[in-house]
Amino acid sequence: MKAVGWSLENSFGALPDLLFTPLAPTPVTRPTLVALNAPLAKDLGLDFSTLSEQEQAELFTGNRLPEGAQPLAQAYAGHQFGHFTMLGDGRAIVLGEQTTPSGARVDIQFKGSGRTPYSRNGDGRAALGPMLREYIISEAMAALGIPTTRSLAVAATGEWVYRETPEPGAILTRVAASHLRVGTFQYVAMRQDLSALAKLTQYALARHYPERLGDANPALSLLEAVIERQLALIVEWMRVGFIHGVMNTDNMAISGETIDYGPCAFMDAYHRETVFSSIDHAGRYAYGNQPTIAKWNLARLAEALLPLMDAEQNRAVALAEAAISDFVPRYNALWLRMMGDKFGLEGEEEGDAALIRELLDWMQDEGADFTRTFHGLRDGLPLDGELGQALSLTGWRQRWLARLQRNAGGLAAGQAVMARVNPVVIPRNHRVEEALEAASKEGDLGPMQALLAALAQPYAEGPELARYQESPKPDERVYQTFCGT
Ligand SMILES: Nc1ncnc2c1ncn2[C@@H]1O[C@H](COP(=O)(O)OP(=O)(O)OP(=O)(O)O)[C@@H](O)[C@H]1O
Ligand SMILES: [Mg+2]
Repeated sequence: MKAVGWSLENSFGALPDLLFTPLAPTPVTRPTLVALNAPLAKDLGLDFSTLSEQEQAELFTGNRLPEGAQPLAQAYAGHQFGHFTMLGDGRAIVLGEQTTPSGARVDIQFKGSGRTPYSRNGDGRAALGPMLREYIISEAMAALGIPTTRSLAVAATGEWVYRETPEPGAILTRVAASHLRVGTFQYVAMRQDLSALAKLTQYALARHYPERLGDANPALSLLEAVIERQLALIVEWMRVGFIHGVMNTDNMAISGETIDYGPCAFMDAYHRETVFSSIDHAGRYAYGNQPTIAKWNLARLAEALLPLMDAEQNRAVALAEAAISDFVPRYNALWLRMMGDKFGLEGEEEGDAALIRELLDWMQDEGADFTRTFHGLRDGLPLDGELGQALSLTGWRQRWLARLQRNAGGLAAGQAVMARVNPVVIPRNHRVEEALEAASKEGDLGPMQALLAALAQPYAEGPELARYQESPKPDERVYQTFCGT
């Protein structure tokens, strides 16, 4: 294949054998390219313009592997809705790691590329709609400035996959800091291979936390590092109203990136108990539960690492508990700072938390749109419109304005920080579904391209964005999202 700039290596393949199975993607019958992320390709040091469209389609379905690829499927385990299972890439293949021009090492992975030894009863394939969904939402998350895996391309396979109805098959090319999951550690711990666990720990530190490599207790240090990244990540999800939907331990990345955009969604009306996923009947992964679940998942990581932390189990448990015990107060402090920014509050005052909670409670009672309300606060100062009138009734508006005046930089400083952290455009479900419907049912990619363009600058204002800012009308409302796996 003509030079496109691949520099693939596979350091993961040097890890102990139990962690993977070398395996090539299953060829597909009639590949076509559906989406290619040119700016991301550039950031990766890749240029596909030397390839014909057919060659690109062959490349992004795995019919022709890029030079240097050493494909493999990774093994992992996971607690799915609280139940432990041995899993692994049942429909994914890592091709290798690309070193970017800025020196970062990232995995290049196909999702939907055929059966593997970890497929269990699955067909190893993915449908076009869900892969485009992952493309749209992961790219929106990146533009929002939130750590995430990225989407380089989606290619259709020309084959049908059978879900509730036959759907066109597709493969997503995903780019990730790595595909190490909490579940990867659980898998090795379950296999009781201490030497492999130690090697995996060193590998994770080298790849994601090199500054900690010399630490006296590597397993404890890794746990602390992952806790810190996950705290930061969950607070970011809460900032934009993102609901992951399947926070199983196999869907929590050691790198701190958001991974696996299954039935995820952005909340329209603010409500802490919001759930979209069709399979989350008990609301385990509801918006407001995400920090609690993150802590639960991290406790599973801690358990997996225990045998490395100290040969004496009681001492190991004490170390792990100490690392995780202040998760809630740390989260609360980060959440308060994040919310302070959303409300434009400089510094911290005693009454801030109450002021913030009062408005959130009001939003929940009123069914107010999360993104639009903050956008309204941000742009409506001194809030003399409709929103301001409603908030004047409770006296909230007056108290908030008085608090903003106490900012060192006054109202203007508050407004500046609010403009930085309160998005104007998010990938609203009804717009995402509309774009997916056009793409996968009618082959019309126009609505998706327009949506992607709006999502690329989520903090910018502009009259052309109005249709992406609107809350769904009653008949447009999406109540459930499906994995479509
Ligand atoms: N169609 C399928 N065929 C085989 N295995 C599947 C299929 N769909 C999902 N799986 C496997 O089931 C497990 C749970 O699926 P889940 O939806 O969390 O992951 P995923 O979306 O396939 O992948 P990832 O977490 O890498 O984004 C994973 O091990 C996944 O590989
Ligand atoms: Mg998954």
